[in-house]
Amino acid sequence: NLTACSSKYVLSQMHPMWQEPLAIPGGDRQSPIDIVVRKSLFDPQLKPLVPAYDPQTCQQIWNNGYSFLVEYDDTTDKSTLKGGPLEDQFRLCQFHFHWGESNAWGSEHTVDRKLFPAELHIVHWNTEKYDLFEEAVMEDNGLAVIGVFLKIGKRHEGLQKLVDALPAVRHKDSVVDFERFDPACLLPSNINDYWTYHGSLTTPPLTEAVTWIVMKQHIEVSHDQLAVFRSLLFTSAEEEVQKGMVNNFRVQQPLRGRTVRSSFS
Ligand SMILES: COc1ccc(C)cc1NC(=O)Nc1ccc2c(c1)[B-](O)(O)OC2
Ligand SMILES: [Zn+2]
Repeated sequence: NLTACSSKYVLSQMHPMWQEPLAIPGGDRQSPIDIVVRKSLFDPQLKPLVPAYDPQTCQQIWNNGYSFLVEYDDTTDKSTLKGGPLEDQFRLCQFHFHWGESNAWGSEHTVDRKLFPAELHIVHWNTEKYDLFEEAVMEDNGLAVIGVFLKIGKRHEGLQKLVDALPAVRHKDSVVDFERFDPACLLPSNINDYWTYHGSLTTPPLTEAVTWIVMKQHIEVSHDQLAVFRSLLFTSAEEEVQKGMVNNFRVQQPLRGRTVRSSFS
């Protein structure tokens, strides 16, 4: 495990993929953050999370130049998330990952400064308050994102179908059909233990629209599976200089007095 100081050193050695804008509108609810476990507040009113995904809504994988997105048909309520800290019903629209060039770092959130090699984000938008994802992205309480940490260990059988499809979306702007993938297979066995707080997108437009739900339990993927993530490119096929898609995470943001609640004591 990297201790706080070495991880700071390690962080200073890394080159996040895009230049941080100087000032963000508002800017007191930015993500990601370090989750300080002993400062999180157990909230007994937090309910169990209820993901209900229909794998038939899975449509495609898209390399958008930041990550690869597995996108779902979000024109109906076939794949939803409710419960947990959420008052409304949210609709699944995509999931993607963030990772490092080495297994020593790559996650966006940290737990007591502990870095993970990668982090999964499962993105949902509030269909009770908004009509389109594009709207919800810009508004308070517009998105609910489940964050899951990845650790290097045994091969993740459910992930392999996705890993096998990645060479087809090596370059930015490439898209490939992808069907019947159930994101629930990427959730840890225990989804009742999580931290939740109000934050933002970690890539532009950095809007403060997100209720984050970060799982306490990680999932395991093999070294070789994560190596395939690193074979993707930030750059499109036409560009002369190809850049490997690694370190596609944002640096930690100040807590600004926010409380992180936990669903477990
Ligand atoms: C250029 O980017 C856009 C252009 C137009 C629209 C409508 C949306 C976006 N961006 C977007 O959705 N980002 C985004 C959405 C959800 C999440 C994240 C980023 B994350 O923080 O990584 O995890 C959860
Ligand atoms: Zn993300």
